[in-house]
Amino acid sequence: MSTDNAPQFIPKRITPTPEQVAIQTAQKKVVLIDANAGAAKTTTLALRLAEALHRGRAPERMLALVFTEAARVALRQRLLEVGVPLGVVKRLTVDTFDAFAAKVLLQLENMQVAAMRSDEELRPIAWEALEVVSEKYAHRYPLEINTTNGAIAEFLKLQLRTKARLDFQNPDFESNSLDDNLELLGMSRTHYLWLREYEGLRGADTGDIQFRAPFDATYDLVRMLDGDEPLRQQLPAFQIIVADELHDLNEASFRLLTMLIRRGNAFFCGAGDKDQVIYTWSGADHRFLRQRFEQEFPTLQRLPLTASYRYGPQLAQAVGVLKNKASVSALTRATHIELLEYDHAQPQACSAQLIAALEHAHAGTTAILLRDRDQAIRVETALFQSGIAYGLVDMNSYLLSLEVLMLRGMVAIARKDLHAIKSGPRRGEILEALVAFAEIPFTRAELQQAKADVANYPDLLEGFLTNQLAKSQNQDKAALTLAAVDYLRALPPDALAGDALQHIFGLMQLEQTARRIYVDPAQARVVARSLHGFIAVCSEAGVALGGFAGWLGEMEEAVTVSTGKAKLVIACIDQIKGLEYNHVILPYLAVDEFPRSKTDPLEEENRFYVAATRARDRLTLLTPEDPAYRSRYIAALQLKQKIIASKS
Ligand SMILES: Nc1ncnc2c1ncn2[C@@H]1O[C@H](COP(=O)(O)OP(=O)(O)OP(=O)(O)O)[C@@H](O)[C@H]1O
Repeated sequence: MSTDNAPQFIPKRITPTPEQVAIQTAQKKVVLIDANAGAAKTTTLALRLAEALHRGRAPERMLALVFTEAARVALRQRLLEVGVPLGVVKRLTVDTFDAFAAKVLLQLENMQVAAMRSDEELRPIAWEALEVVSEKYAHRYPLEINTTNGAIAEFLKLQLRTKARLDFQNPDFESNSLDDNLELLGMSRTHYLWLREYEGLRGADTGDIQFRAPFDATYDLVRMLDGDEPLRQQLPAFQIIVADELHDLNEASFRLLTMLIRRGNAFFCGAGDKDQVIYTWSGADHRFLRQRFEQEFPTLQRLPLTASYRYGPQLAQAVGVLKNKASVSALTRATHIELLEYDHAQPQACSAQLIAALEHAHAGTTAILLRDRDQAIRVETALFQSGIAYGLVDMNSYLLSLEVLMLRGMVAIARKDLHAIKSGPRRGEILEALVAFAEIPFTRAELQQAKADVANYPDLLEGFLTNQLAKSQNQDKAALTLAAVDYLRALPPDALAGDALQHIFGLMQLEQTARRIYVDPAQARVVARSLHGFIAVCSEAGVALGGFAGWLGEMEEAVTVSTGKAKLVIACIDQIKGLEYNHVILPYLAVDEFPRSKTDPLEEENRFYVAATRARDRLTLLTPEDPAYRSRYIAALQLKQKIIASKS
């Protein structure tokens, strides 16, 4: 950057504070910002890029790295807001670490590697690796061979964390005894051997990579570059690098970042907030922000952003109390906090209060932020019943969740009315859901063919399912599914759908099925909650089997608002880091809803902090009136009595 320290870029819409200007024009090579939510970190990174652009740097020589898609969207949004033209924003590289690493690998390796995104896709490979472990080592060591989904989920998390932390790259690793290494890694012998075999199957030992799961691109790239100076010279050389959400840094991303900074001798500016760490399972650790940068770049400069520009003093104080830290607002306007209570014993009471809260809605955007997707069922239903349009951020409507599509498919088969679902691709998705829940072991190619067939010829569905089930190796499961179809078929059209679905929930043992098909037990619990919620909504609506498909079809048509344009959105908290809305509504702040059981308490509290700090003008908290059922975060905010009284 130029030695002239006056800012040359004057943004639109805002007047930068002296703190922001200091960062925008900082002369130090490495600048770090550790600041609260809403303190303008992303905006200031955008100002820094804009300043460099204004001083004639080419957009192609600039790189912006983040950890999540939402953070990527937020940074692009802030760039546009401060006045960088869209054409220029498009020429900048704004990527997640992993997507960026995958692009670099594509250049270096010159070949596409299969991407595996879900635990369900990785499960067969984990099984295979464990089988090899058993064959090779069972006669030498006592091993714990456990192939349940819980064990696989734990293994998949462990492998991700071990790789993200680059634990295998410890200098002593090769010379150490196995026992020493186990102690170093803090894992059992079985997990260690399992991980080695799994990485062997992935091709990580030979470099002939067979597939990449989330985060593997970063890991593979860093291993490839570590200790290979000539190869590092092939990294793109950026002059200006910024990185947002630095609290999500882990060892592998940190090393990639430092290599990139060194490669281009770049100016670097990064920002984060230690209280927004919600990905510890991926090795995220705020110590990178706090200590590691200093060790790596001793002359770095830390610059402050002291106050929130998103929310007013009242909310700043409440979240400061929650997180036990200094938290102030620079705004004179208030962010109104309202606490609305509902009767915990009434299933519809929370969503009814939510609709009431929307009646006071004012101009601007509103987000209903959920702890997890099962909470969408009642929210979406209430919005639909009230004729309120909404969009969804990075999630599907609950009507399109696998478990609800499966129930729709079961009813369609029994009533022979799949053709009533007009969209061909949707019919294909229903078939896929049935295949998953009936546990039919299809290959990917077989599934694609079957989906295409049923999309074009809906009447094939019934014959298809019965044929497949007749051939199934798991005859017990097949018999249960067929019994459920028979049961539904025998019911008259005016039978209540809720009662019928409740019965087949038991017949098909859907809760146990969810635990078998979802690798992550937390996911299986969400699916079970979702099924219970959907069946309850069907019961309350009093819908009959004959009208079931039409009822859902109508609702599906209503979810047509494209999310980009929607003024009211529903999103899960994990998907909206970095974003903000005029009005934020947090429903279901109840015991076991938020925090959820079996979660890390600190991470869960951080999640609540992220959610509450998305609000600009108004934050609505929906909580049971009986204090015994309230989420503990309500008390932790130490709201003033007059806010609580505002429910009237
Ligand atoms: N100088 C300013 N004057 C007024 N508003 C500002 C100023 N700088 C930033 N803002 C506004 O403050 C809000 C929060 O900014 P931003 O999203 O950059 O914060 P953040 O620290 O990145 O938040 P988070 O930690 O939640 O990602 C935005 O609406 C932004 O437009």
